[in-house]
Amino acid sequence: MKVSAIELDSARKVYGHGASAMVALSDVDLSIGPGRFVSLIGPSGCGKSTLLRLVAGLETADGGSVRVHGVTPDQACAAKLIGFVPQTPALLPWRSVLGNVTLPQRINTAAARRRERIGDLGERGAGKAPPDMLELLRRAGLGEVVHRLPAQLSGGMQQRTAIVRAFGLQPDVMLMDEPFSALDEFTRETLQDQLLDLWDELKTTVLFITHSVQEAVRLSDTVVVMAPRPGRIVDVIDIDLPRPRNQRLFEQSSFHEYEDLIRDRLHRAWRSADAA
Ligand SMILES: Nc1ncnc2c1ncn2[C@@H]1O[C@H](COP(=O)(O)OP(=O)(O)OP(=O)(O)O)[C@@H](O)[C@H]1O
Repeated sequence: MKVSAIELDSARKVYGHGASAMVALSDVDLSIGPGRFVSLIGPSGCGKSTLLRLVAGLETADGGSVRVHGVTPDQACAAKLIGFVPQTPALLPWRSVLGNVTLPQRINTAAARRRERIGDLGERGAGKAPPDMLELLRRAGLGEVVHRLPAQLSGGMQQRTAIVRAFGLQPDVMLMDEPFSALDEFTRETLQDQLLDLWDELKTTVLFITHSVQEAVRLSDTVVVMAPRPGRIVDVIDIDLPRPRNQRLFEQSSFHEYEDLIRDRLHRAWRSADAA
């Protein structure tokens, strides 16, 4: 049996104690197969970031279990299976674009050994050759700025650099917390194109948080809708649209039908939050 890339079984997270306890996640079950692109969407406070942080090993579940390729998040991090792209790019200000993306690429041998011990990594396998970072930067539209410092880049270019850096490590699981939310619509759509290209080539499993219904439908194989109080999954919707999903997708009625369906489920999630 193939092991899921990400598996949550009755995962529970509570912040605080006693009367002030807040159930951020209540009995969350989620299974994501290797290579899938899955988005989390839902009202503010429904536990999207908490779920991502549990998978990243930045928080520990208070109940249930969380597994990444069959091992704990801590073990997965030690074997460098997990990449993380936050909302705002954390680049080293004194290193060039090229310096920033090549620095973490030197995976140490201990991590490589730990990877090899983790049995089922799908067809991607262990001991992969590192990608050509200059080529990845060029493909992300950064070929002209590889020697610039982060302060000399636009916000979109900085985020692109952070994404190339994260993919350059060839993690098996990429966690992305609203990576495009601070960008204008045009830059956002361009970065979506580039993200889909990288994902398609590197076959990484992606778990992506967004507040944009359009972005979720365009990018995802599956959209997971969450509701708050307590934070939980209320819908799992497979997006059965052909790939590659370029800008022409926006002209298709089936694309807008998915948008309408997810908006409807989100409204229900909001109403259930108001009633709670
Ligand atoms: N460290 C913490 N201590 C206490 N409460 C927390 C902590 N982190 C999150 N929470 C609470 O847990 C709930 C879920 O928060 P979380 O950030 O996961 O939601 P979210 O869906 O990502 O929200 P948003 O869309 O606004 O980013 C919220 O009520 C939040 O206030």
